[in-house]
Amino acid sequence: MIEIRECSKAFGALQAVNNISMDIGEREVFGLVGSNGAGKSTLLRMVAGILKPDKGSITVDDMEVYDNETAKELFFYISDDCYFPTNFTPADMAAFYRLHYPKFEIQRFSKLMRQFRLDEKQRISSFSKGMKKLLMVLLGISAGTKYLLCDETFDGLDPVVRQGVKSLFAAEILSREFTPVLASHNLRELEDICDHVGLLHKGGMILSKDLEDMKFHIHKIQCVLQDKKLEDALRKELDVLKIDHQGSLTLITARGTRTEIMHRIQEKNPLFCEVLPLSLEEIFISETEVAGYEIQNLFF
Ligand SMILES: Nc1ncnc2c1ncn2[C@@H]1O[C@H](COP(=O)(O)OP(=O)(O)OP(=O)(O)O)[C@@H](O)[C@H]1O
Repeated sequence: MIEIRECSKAFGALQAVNNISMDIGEREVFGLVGSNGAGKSTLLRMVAGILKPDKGSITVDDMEVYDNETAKELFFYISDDCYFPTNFTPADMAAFYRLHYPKFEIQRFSKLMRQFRLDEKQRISSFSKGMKKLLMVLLGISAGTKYLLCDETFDGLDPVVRQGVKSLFAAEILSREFTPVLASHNLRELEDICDHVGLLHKGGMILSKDLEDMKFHIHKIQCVLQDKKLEDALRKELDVLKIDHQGSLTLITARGTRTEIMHRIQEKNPLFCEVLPLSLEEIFISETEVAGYEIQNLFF
């Protein structure tokens, strides 16, 4: 488990990460979302032990990460601007990483490369951006580390590859101790792949939530109520995040289980009432609006 406690990092006068505390649990896909400059890369670099926090602590499996080779062996870090030596092929990269990661599985790597239709012998300089990102993910999986830190690695991958990587992550999580942490400026890029999302804004953590939990506890209902007073009553009875109107339709977004909310609304004898699917984006917007942030323009 990765534990971040009151962690801060400044570059001169610029506070890149400001007093963040959060946990990254085991065997879950953790998404770190935030606009450009929110502090995601800085936080990931501190987690990987590349940067030293100015204040606070970061421990992995109870070990302080910075300056600790044993702790660092638990991570494979994929930077947002990966460097590949001139003329190197994927096979060369695998041979290089094998020297650094004792558990690196060469045969597994070759199999994954074939599975994703990448050529081990082709020069990486002739790969597309997406192919380079995928290559790094396959190297990271083959390295066999407990944690895989990916900085903007999934942005721009095509849907078929994303689906393939998602299945690969799920299989790894089932078969061994494995936790991918994915940073992105786009919530949509992470929506279908993460179990938990932490939202960073201006160096601070706005919220950190389990996605299934969020989807279970927030619902949007559209209904036609017979009287405005009934809407006022519902505002008092439900934990309402938002109410909108479209003609005679009332759209209520509220916290609570589907059964609880529907029960309250049905009691008011609406002319019509149904639950609408709520996207993760809508859930985040509702949550952050309530917290006093207007984030919808930042990364959707
Ligand atoms: N080495 C550095 N020296 C000076 N300032 C830095 C350095 N690294 C990051 N910063 C600053 O810290 C802030 C956070 O940067 P960071 O790269 O962590 O953000 P990010 O959320 O990863 O952004 P992006 O999505 O654009 O990659 C930015 O304002 C950036 O300019």
